[in-house]
Amino acid sequence: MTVKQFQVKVPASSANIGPGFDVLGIGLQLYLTITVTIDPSKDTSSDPHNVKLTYEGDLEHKVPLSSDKNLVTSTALYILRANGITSFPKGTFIHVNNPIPLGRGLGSSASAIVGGIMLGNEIGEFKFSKNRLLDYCLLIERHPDNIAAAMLGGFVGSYLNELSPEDDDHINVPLEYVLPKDSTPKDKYLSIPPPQEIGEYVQYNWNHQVKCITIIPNFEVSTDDARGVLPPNYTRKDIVYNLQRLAVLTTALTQEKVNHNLIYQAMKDKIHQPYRAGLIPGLTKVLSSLTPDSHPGLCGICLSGAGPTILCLATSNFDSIAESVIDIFKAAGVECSWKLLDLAYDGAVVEQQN
Ligand SMILES: Nc1ncnc2c1ncn2[C@@H]1O[C@H](COP(=O)(O)OP(=O)(O)O)[C@@H](O)[C@H]1O
Ligand SMILES: N[C@@H](CCOP(=O)(O)O)C(=O)O
Repeated sequence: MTVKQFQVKVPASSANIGPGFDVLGIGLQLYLTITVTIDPSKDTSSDPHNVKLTYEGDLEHKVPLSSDKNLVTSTALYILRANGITSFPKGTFIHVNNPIPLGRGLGSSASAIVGGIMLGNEIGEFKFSKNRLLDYCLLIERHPDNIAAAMLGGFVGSYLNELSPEDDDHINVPLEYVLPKDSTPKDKYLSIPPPQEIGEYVQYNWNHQVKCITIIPNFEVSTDDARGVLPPNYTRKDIVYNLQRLAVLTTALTQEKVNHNLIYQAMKDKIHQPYRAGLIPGLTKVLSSLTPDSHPGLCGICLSGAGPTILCLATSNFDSIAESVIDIFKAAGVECSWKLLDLAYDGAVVEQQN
């Protein structure tokens, strides 16, 4: 019997980049890897869907290893089921290595979902395009910014299409209709493919001198909670403030000569960061204290995704910028680690190993 082996690699991501709430994202060179071995001669029947799953990474004790509860495998089961396959093949061994910290605003859930969808696509041999796979991902994580950056890589802008009322109902079904909590799916949406072309995506250029300093506080903020503190409506003044900056930022980050002050101003936001400050001690001070004048080399500073990680874009002085943010958090009682990361320009990939 043939043993099949492959690996799925998905980058972390930082969403929003200041004013681009639910719109902008960048892939980061920090990779979730899912290593798969299918050996039909081995017994994996103790799992409801034939998977022996192991996990190493941040908060290992919190990550479930049953295939219908784990985010990577339950996502893979969704795309398999939607295409007529109800289980992994007998003898499926999956090892997940995840250096992306959970619940910190570096897109761990998006990477797990993109990885799960790529995994199911490979297991089922569906050969769907990345655009079609994005439709599946968006039934699970419904803001496209991290998902698009993790799948496509680079610096990505996205929007959701206006769908027919029927498709709109489909993409808004409760999440348990897509990822059932037990192994006996009942709802009609559990076993049908998502609508076509839920979103549109564009990859911008990026000036390669601009690097990403990520300062990672040692506590979690769930994205759901951080979305829950946002208001339902905004003033025209605040919306225009963000739109003006968004329009400038997407080009400013591509220009050959880096204009630190322009990027700095264009990364300010009034739509999400001010409301999330209550969840992240020290955030307001961090965002207002560092400037390109006080910290030469700094291009801009913002919350990474829903936080609590801070993203500083910079061309030099990475250590001193990171240390200044760490000191402000420390004064607010928060310990941090930090990483200097480059953009992941290539997005998610499947690598065959035999
Ligand atoms: N590789 C993974 N395997 C299993 N579950 C994961 C994985 N990555 C993320 N998750 C789940 O997603 C949650 C974090 O998602 P979220 O609150 O959106 O934060 P973020 O995406 O910013 O890290 C984790 O607490 C965990 O439940
Ligand atoms: N646009 C979303 C992005 C969430 O990113 P995550 O990395 O925190 O999951 C938001 O700001 O809510």
